[in-house]
Amino acid sequence: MAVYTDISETDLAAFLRDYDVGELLSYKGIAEGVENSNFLLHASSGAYILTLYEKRVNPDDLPFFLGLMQHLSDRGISCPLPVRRKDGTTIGQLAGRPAALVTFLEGMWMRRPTVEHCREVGAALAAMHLAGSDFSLRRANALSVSGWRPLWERAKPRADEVAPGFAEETEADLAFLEANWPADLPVGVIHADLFPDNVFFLGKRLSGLIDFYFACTDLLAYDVAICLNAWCFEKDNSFNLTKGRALLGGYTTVRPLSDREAGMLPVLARGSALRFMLTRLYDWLNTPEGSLVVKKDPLEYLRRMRFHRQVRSPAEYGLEPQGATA
Ligand SMILES: Nc1ncnc2c1ncn2[C@@H]1O[C@H](COP(=O)(O)OP(=O)(O)OP(=O)(O)O)[C@@H](O)[C@H]1O
Ligand SMILES: N[C@@H](CCO)C(=O)O
Repeated sequence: MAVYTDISETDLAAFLRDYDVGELLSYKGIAEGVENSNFLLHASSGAYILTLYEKRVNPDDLPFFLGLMQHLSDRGISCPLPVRRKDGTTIGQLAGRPAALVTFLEGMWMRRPTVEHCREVGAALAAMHLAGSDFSLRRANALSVSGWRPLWERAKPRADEVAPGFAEETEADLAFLEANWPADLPVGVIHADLFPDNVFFLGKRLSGLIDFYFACTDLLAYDVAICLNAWCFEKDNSFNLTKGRALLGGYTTVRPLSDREAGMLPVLARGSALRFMLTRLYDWLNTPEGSLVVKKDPLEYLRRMRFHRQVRSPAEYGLEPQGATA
């Protein structure tokens, strides 16, 4: 589920009076997603998504997230566009929560992405990186290397409940990543959670990117590594080289990776697998039984970490020679 906060029609109608969207025709909660409460809303001017930001979103970050969607949209990236209120602002209050209205994006996410979908997402990620290059706001990534150990310390005492040896194995990866994480790669706006459920398609064509609520300023190649993890592994946890080649091919056609970025892909991919393993592990151990939220499996990402540990060159992810520069 993702309706943590219920709203009454009266409160919603009052909230909408601050917008020029016309008359409210219908609204309903959206079950998907885990972070915020989302509603699909039809007004006489069109369809919108209403999001009520729940406790994991810091209200101080909202200008970054909403400003970024506006910025990217202005530069031709298909993503939700925040709707301005009559006073020109984009953030309101509803049912005691910060709330925003964004435009509805047509399409659906791919449960079983194909090689073509991987190519499209690679190209769209690169286009987003280029379009974000002149975005003026910055937001540090709380879930990059310096944020992993505090999260790990909270989960570690119970990690072996999930799988024997989990704690020892992760400890070694974390120590390796802390010692080898690059600091000298190109930085910019990254999506940081571009999983299949955050990318919409109409047929084979990508129709838009959603869910910018982990977006931040970090290494661009780290975003590529996140996508390799999220798009190019099969259900049996094997890496699909053809998908890797397509995703990286799609990306580098739009934004070539430097030799240094390419060379660091195994470390970045290992770090990205650790990052999602850690948040999943934390949620696995702390989400109450009987909660309606679907818990994601941390072991999927432990297995990806094992794969990345033995990768020696970016060619093993499918990166073709690009004639890149350092
Ligand atoms: N602009 C949009 N247009 C169409 N549908 C949308 C839009 N924004 C969100 N949705 C729908 O709402 C669902 C949840 O949105 P979103 O992924 O942003 O939620 P979330 O709670 O932040 O979830 P999570 O972080 O777990 O992915 C999406 O799967 C999609 O079905
Ligand atoms: N995409 C994340 C969850 C939401 O951010 C995961 O699969 O662990």
